Parts: sequence; C-alpha cells; structure tokens
Amino acid sequence: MILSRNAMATGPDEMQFLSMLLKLMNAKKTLEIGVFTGYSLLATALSLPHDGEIIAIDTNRKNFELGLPFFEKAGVAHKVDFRQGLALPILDELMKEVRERKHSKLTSGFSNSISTTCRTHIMMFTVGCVFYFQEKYKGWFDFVFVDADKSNYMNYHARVVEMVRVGGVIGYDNTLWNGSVVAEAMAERPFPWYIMDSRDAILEFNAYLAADPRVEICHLSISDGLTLCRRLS
Ligand SMILES: C[S@@+](CC[C@H](N)C(=O)[O-])C[C@H]1O[C@@H](n2cnc3c(N)ncnc32)[C@H](O)[C@@H]1O
Repeated sequence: MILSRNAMATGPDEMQFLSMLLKLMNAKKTLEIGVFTGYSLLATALSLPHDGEIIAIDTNRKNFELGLPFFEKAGVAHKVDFRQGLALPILDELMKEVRERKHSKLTSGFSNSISTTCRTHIMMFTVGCVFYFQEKYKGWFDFVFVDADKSNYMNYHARVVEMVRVGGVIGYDNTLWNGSVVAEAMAERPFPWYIMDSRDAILEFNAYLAADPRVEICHLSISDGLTLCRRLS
C-alpha cells in the first residue's frame, strides 16, 4: 500500500520496462533524483547485481524511511546510498566525487611500492591511461532516473549528461505531463494548477532534448511519458 501509485506517476508498466532495460544494459551504477517512498528505487535496486550501487537524492528522508523496510526485506538496502537535500547542490558535489572515484579506480594498483627507476615511466604510462580511459569512458553512471521537480529538469540535464557514461542512459519521467504537452488536449479539458505550473518547463525541456546533439532520445508514451536519452559523446 505504501508504495502504491496514482495514475499520473510512475506506473508498474514503466517500472517493468525500466527493470528489463537495466538488466539488458548490465547496469551496475545508477543515480536517482526524486525518491519519494522508493517505488522506482526499489525496482532499480532489484534489477542491479548484488554489488550494484544507487545514489538516491531527495529532500525528504522521512518518506524514504517509510519504504526502507521493503528494501531490507528484499535484501537490497545495501545498494542504496541515500542523500538528503536539494538535488542541484548535491549533484554539484557528486560531480567532484565522480571525478575522484573514476581517477582512483583507474589508478589503483599503481602504488608507492614500485621501484624508483621505474616510477617515471609508470607515471607517464598511468597519465596516458587516465587520459585515454577518461576520453573513452566519460561519465560514471550506467543509468540515471530523474523524477523530481519538473522546473529543474533542464538544470539536472546539464549535470547528469556529464555524469552518465557514453552509451549510458538517462530516463526523464513525466515528459507527457498528464497529456498537457499536447495542444489539442488543452482544448478538451482544463488541467489542475500544478500541471499548468510546470507545463511550459516540460515543453521547453522536450524541445531542448530533441535538439541536444550529445544524446539520442526516445520519447515513450508509457505511464505519464518517459524520455530515454542515450549519451553519444
Ligand atoms: C514524483 S516523486 C518521486 C517518485 C519516485 N521516483 C517513484 O517513482 O516512486 C518526486 C520526489 O522528488 C522530490 N523532490 C522534489 N524537488 C526536489 C529537489 N529540488 N531536490 C530533491 N528532491 C526533490 C520530492 O520530495 C518527491 O519525493
């Protein structure tokens, strides 16, 4: 009951789809912006391998803790690193962290135990490797799911497109925004204020994504609309 959804939010069909996608991609490291009680987070955690990692951001920890017993019961709580706060400053911090993690992963094994005579050559080799791999494997996350405040989607995109690896996927939820993005629908029925409030932001965002050369997109009419962006460069 706690994890049940309303009609315009993340639905079971969407979660089944995302779960399959994550498995097909062999995703291991993911990021989620907007957790609520953890419906999409649980679907993600269940789809990653035992050593998978999810960084999950939300301003509200209480809601996350409401769903936490289900993660524990499912044996996937260890995969979740919950970070409480506004997503934008957390993402800015995370960008620094991602760069450090990537660097330490790539350079681990090149410890101080090497002999002095070899050190210069190994250092040059290491620097070359770091540049090569950073260019080849830009980004850290295999998958990013964005489902928080719609007015910030553009700001989230500016950051997460740098943090997802080339070939990785970003999923933006609610990009049909209750159907309000379709002009004809506007004439048929009025929308509540909270839909109208973010409609222009979603319209602008959809147009921006369609023209962004860094990603290839697929706009799915599943649940309330899900846009998948595959990072190209
Ligand atoms: C639609 S709910 C997320 C639902 C969840 N992805 C699911 O499918 O079950 C949106 C969440 O985004 C969070 N949120 C809204 N604005 C935020 C912000 N600026 N930074 C972080 N979290 C935010 C809200 O607290 C809320 O829990």
